[in-house]
Amino acid sequence: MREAFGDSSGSEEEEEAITEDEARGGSGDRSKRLVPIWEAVVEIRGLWLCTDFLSPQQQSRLLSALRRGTYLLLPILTAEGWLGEGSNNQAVTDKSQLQKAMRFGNLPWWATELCNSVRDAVVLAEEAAGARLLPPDILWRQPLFDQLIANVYQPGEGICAHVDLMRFEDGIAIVSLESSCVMHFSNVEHEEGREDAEEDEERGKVGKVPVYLPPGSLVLLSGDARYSWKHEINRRPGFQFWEGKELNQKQRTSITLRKLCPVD
Ligand SMILES: O=C(O)CCC(=O)C(=O)O
Ligand SMILES: [Fe+2]
Repeated sequence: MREAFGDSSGSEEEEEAITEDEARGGSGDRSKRLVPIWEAVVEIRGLWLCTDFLSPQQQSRLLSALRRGTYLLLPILTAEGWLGEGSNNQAVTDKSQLQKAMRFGNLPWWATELCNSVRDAVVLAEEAAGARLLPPDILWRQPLFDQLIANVYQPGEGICAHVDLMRFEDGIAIVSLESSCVMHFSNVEHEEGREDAEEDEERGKVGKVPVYLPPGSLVLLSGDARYSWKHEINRRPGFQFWEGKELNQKQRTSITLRKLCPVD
């Protein structure tokens, strides 16, 4: 991950650059690397959370790579496959207004490094715990992801409940940066207030499942989590509670990594 978060201009940031291995307290020997902390969300099959995916230093390097990349590429966004959007969905030329940037196809080098780190974090956990976080056909597909979307949310802004579009394959990763938030999952078959809502309760399709996403965390969705549960982030006042306390809202950036389905 050194290159991913180092400064390509080779300035002082380069000196600060540390390898992913060092950031995790490792010694260069893969077998001795610290295994990231993964949690299964028990109510939802296929939903895994890695709370310590990126160190604070890695997070700030990723943010600057993202900002530098989107800013520099904006004027040639559409030609290059990037899409920049402001709050009114108009193309944006001022980086302070940038809310969303998307890229298809060849990802920038830092995003490729990020994808490799996702795979590494999964492999390390699978080797250490014998758990299966992703089906092998997803984990070992090439490339793991070929589409990236970066979302920047101001306090109060979030994303409505949705299942990601079917044009994307199974196996989606979301990296959280800056402000923490609570993402809620709701079963697609369960609608609150429906007549047979009680039956849903018996089948475990109850209400919303909250998942706390701290900065630097990684969420993986596959199978049920990807197709049978909607996810949403409601950051309006009164909706972001964790352990009884309302979260302090700041700007939040997320990076979603997905793979497009092949076109027939
Ligand atoms: O911002 C997030 O954490 C989620 C983004 C998301 O769900 C999406 O882009 O489909
Ligand atoms: Fe989504």
